[in-house]
Amino acid sequence: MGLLDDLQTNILIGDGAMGTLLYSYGIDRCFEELNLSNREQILRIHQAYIEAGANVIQTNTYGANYVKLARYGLEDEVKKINEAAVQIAKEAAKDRAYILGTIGGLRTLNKNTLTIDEIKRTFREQLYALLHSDVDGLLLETYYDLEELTTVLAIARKETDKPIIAHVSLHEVGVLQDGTHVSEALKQLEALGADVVGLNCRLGPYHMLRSLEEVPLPTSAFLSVYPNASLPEYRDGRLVYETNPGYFKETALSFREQGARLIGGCCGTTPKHIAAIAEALRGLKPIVHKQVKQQKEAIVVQEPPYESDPPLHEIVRKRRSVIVELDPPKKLGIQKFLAGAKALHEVGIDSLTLADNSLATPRISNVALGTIIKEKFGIRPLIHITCRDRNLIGLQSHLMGLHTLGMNHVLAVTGDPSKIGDFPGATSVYDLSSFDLIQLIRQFNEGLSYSGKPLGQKTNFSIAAAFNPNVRHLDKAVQRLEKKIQCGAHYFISQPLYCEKQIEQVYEATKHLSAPIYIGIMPLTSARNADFLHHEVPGITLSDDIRARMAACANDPLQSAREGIAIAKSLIDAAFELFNGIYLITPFLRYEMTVELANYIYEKARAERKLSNV
Ligand SMILES: Cc1cc2nc3c(=O)[nH]c(=O)nc-3n(C[C@H](O)[C@H](O)[C@H](O)COP(=O)(O)OP(=O)(O)OC[C@H]3O[C@@H](n4cnc5c(N)ncnc54)[C@H](O)[C@@H]3O)c2cc1C
Ligand code: MET
Ligand SMILES: [Zn+2]
Repeated sequence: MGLLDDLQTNILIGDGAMGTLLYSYGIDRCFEELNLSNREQILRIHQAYIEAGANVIQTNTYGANYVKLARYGLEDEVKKINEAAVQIAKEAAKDRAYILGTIGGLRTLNKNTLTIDEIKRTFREQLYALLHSDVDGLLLETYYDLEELTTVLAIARKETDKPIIAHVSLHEVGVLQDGTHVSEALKQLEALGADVVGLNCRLGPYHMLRSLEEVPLPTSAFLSVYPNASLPEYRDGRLVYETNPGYFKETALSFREQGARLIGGCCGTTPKHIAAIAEALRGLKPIVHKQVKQQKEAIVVQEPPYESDPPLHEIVRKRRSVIVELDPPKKLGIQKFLAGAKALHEVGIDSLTLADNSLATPRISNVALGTIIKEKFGIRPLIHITCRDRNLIGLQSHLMGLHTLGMNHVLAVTGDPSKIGDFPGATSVYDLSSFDLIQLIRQFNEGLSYSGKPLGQKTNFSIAAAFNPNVRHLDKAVQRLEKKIQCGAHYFISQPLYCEKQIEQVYEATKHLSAPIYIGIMPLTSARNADFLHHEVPGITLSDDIRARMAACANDPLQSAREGIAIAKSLIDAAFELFNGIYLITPFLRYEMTVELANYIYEKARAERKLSNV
């Protein structure tokens, strides 16, 4: 009898964890390589699961693919490792258990870590190695990303008639990380030809049961479930799971009631857990009807709080607008910063933009300073948010905090990497790219968290994104802007430009875009400053004329500042012709320079209005 015939009438018991079991023995290396160097160990684990009652075991090949093996320099061993795994599983099974060739998912939270093409290539290689070794079926497991799983499942289905079991891993009860409901995901897998569809990993039995309650019995497939032993705990630097085989006995019965026909275990489970499941289900047949719990009614999401002021992206479409960056200080003490904020506010700028640890160097929190200047002066703060310092939890909490403080203007950037800053050893998180962060904020504006869970209220963020025109191929940078607009960016703020001609080129290359741009202008402060930007900041090129002008006032700080301002004014003249928005960057907290430049722009704007009224 084959696996699928067996499942027609019986509940089958799967095996439990391989990785966490090896880890609990103190092994902390490439688990799949053990198929070659320590086959006895893997054999013993398979045998222990079969003796515990598993009818279906999986090969030790969860991460035996090009991408994961390459981390150990084993990328050329894909075929050998997979073939050895199947041989070990066969030796253990001796026809007492079906053997599934396991292929694990690769994408976690950040889709950008691997393209679909890379996924297809690495999947195919492992798939052929397993099929070639004649497994009884395939287990595609631990897929957080539905796009990845549907892609690889379609490939596998084309290549083999053998049973395919396809498992998603849930982000939280009932939903995948992109917000898709579990029943919708399993329906898609069934439609693509999976013979068994289900869940594994990440959640323990309790949350998996809550998830399965909302899943109807598949019509042309069977249902499977491989829960983790529990939620993990971080103890003495290691992830550990509760040892609770007795509890698994009870939950196995509940899984059967939810319609599962293949029941095993994932991380933290051991042969004892499998023995408990086998004992609980001995002699029991699968259920054939199920009462499905209604999915919760969609919660009514409150509209965002009313805003009397229009957001910057609307302002800059309609009229001249100046925003100014004033960096939070690197040292404690904010007198000078506050004096600058006040002076700039008095000139009438539309917003003060506050960088997020720019150049990867710690500065006073921009939210703290934003709160103070908003309350003290009524300034509209624009908070830069990088993906470098906060993981997906931190970013979402940060956004909720900003919303709560009524700070609705944000600039979503990747962030300069830690290694260029004062703490080069610090981790650069990058759970999200700038594109993902923009999308996340847009989703917040729809009232949904990253996983699609209702936030109870829509946020009202006006989303700025960064534009770096100082690149060799401006067309590529513009393509990034187009993508950022698709992700939800409302407008752009550019890096500083130092050449009138470049401003024109930028205008020509971006005039088709639907989102307005604030053009960056930063006054030079000295010849040294000019040389540094020209020679050391990638992409920034100063014209010979500008460098010569700064060099001419080399050592005189006052004269240099005057010249820096004069140059900035001519750049402003060029930008003013073509763009409504100017973004002034205050160098080294020297706000008197940006105050003067903001005044200059407003005078030009007044003159322009007068002229148009004549
Ligand atoms: C207005 C503004 C404010 C900023 N504020 C901060 C801040 O507060 N804190 C901070 O740490 N950093 C800040 N930065 C720096 C920013 O994080 C990096 O310069 C960033 O790489 C560019 O913006 P982004 O993150 O949106 O880049 P993305 O467009 O997401 O680009 C990310 C990476 O992709 C690559 N890339 C970009 N364009 C191209 C291209 N045309 N071709 C090929 N590859 C490309 C680059 O390697 C780049 O680093 C700011 C930048 C700007 C323009
Ligand atoms: C990370 S999910 C678990 C994968 C595999 N089934 C193992 O137990 O090692
Ligand atoms: Zn797992």
